Amino acid sequence: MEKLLVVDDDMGIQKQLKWSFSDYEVIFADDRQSAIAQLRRHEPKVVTLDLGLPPDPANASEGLATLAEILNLAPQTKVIVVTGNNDKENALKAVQLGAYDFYQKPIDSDTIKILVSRAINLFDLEQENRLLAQSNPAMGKIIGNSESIQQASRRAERIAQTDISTLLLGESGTGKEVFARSIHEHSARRNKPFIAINCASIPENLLESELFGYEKGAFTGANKTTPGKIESAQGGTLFLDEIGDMPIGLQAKMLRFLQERVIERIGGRQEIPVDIRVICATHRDLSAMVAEQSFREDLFYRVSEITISIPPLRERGSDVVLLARTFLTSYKDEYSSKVKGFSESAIQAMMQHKWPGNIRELQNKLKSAVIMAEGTVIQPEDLGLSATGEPTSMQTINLREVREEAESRAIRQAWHLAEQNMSRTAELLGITRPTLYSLIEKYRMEDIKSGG
Ligand SMILES: Nc1ncnc2c1ncn2[C@@H]1O[C@H](COP(=O)(O)OP(=O)(O)OP(=O)(O)O)[C@@H](O)[C@H]1O
Repeated sequence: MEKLLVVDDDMGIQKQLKWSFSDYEVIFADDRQSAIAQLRRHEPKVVTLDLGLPPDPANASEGLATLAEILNLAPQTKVIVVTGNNDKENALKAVQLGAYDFYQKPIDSDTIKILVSRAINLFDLEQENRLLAQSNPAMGKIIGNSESIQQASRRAERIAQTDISTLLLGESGTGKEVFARSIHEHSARRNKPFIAINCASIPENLLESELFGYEKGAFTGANKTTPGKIESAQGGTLFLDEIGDMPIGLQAKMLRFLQERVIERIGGRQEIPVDIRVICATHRDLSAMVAEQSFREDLFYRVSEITISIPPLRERGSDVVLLARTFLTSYKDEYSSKVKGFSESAIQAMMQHKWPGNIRELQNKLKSAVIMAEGTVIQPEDLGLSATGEPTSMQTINLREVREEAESRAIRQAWHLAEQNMSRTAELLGITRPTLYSLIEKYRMEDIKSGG
């Protein structure tokens, strides 16, 4: 049975919650001290906490102090703060402090039950993620639990022990280099070099000498014989990133190297045998490039004996949250930040964002959020995202604001239409005069109150 700790000194509310949560083990506490004692004893996943606690029930200070103590002691606990009506300010303060969510009195059993069960789900998910992050996945540093990434990892694991030429396909920032390194580290070549070269980032005229090296005097400026990246990878793995950007002229030379496993340095006459494994990667559609003759067909078949497609982040389900938490842990130490986690709306926003820059974009957004966040909990705005999650009780408040705005607009419109006649205004709005007056009071429509 799930445990729920209710921190509230109101006997009526205790009773109501005991009744609403009949399928939970409900534990009660009526002040800070007993709340902490019960938290230590029962370690509940979720706590509902009334901010107005004794000795100062009219003020939220004791409640906020209790919240801070709970989160200090058990930061993974989901605390739902219960506030008095219209105490949005303290509710937001509590969320800033790290509360999972807030809820305004009077308590509605159905709503609070939904909130608590969602909090438990989130707690379970986070716990599972923590365990997964701690466990050592088969492909080392490849973090991800989604079926698509697991499938790609399994494929990589199977070919790691072979020397088969592998082509990694995936958008920019999806982790192609991470996969290539992982394959190397799981191969018999792991104690030999892993050399990566990005064909797109090196000017065309330099790429050949980077890859194949050159003899002294081969060209102006070649002052000493220099081995290329291919030779430096001897015995190990050569990772050719963005192979689709390799100039067509150089492709013939690459093909020869891949077929015959020998190279010649620029200006050299000696054939140098090389024993290396080659992994290539690209974000381009190589078969389309073959069709339009900007990539050699024979080279394409040579580098793609096996292809592994690395899925974009948006197709990896809740992996984004797992990755975000992992990066958060390392960045908060790196930048000595006090940030502890993500608000639920930040999690929703991350799940819904399309991540065109994939994991690299996630890393960049998180770095800036860790540095810039004002509270201890990262909000969607800290990540530069908009909150577009499912309705939560925070959004119920927004909905209330929208309703209030619409109501005051309708009152004003009717009042103009009725030429400032109050009885007629009430009639147009389908409400009684006293209701109209109380709404005018509520929305502080001073001009209408004073007759225009
Ligand atoms: N599954 C993963 N788990 C943890 N970190 C990852 C994972 N995939 C990628 N990363 C991290 O994301 C960043 C981008 O990864 P990587 O450079 O491998 O992507 P890429 O696809 O090679 O990008 P590009 O095509 O732009 O070169 C790196 O900092 C890498 O450490």
